[in-house]
Amino acid sequence: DPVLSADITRFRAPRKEDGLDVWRLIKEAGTLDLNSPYSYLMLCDLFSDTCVIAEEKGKIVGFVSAFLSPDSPDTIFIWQVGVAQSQRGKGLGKRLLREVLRRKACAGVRFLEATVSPSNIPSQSLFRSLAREKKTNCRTRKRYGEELFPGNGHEAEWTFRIGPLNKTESTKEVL
Ligand SMILES: CC(=O)NCC[C@H](N)C(=O)O
Repeated sequence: DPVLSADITRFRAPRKEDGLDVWRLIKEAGTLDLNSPYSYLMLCDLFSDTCVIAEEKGKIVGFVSAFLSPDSPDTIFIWQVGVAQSQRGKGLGKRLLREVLRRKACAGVRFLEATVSPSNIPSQSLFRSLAREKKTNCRTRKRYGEELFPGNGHEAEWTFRIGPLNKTESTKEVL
C-alpha cells in the first residue's frame, strides 16, 4: 500500500527541549556510550547547527551529534549516530550523515571524522559506504586505545576519516 510505505521521516535541527528524548533514544538504542542527560541537553542547545534529529509522526527515531573540529574547521566530527532499534536497516544512519553535510555550518567542510570500535561492524560499514557514495577516501587509524578507558569495559576507538569532500571540478582533475 503506497500510503503505508510512504517515507514519513523528517529531519530537523534539535532544540534544548529534545535533550531528554534524545537521551532516551540513545539509552534504548543500546549500541552507544550513554552520556549524561545534561550532555544531550547541551548538544541540542549549543550544537544545534550541526546536530540532526530524525523523527516520524513526532517521535524521535534518530539523532546524530556533530561539531566542527575546533582545531580544523574544515572537518566535521561526528560524535554519535543513534538509530532506534525499530528503524534499523533502513539507511537512516546514512540519511542523518547526509543531513549534517547539507547544513549551512558545513559549507566549508572537506573532511568528516568519527570514531568506531572494532566490533561495531554496522557503523564501520556506514562510514565506508558514505565514502563510496562521495567517491572519496576513507582512512582509518587508532585514536583512543583501551587503556584510555576505565577498567576493561571499553573497546578501542578507531578514527574513520572521509574526504576530501566537496571536490570542485578543478580539484577533481588535479587529484
Ligand atoms: C559514530 C559513532 O556513533 N561513534 C560512537 C563513539 C562512542 N562509542 C560513543 O558511543 O559515543
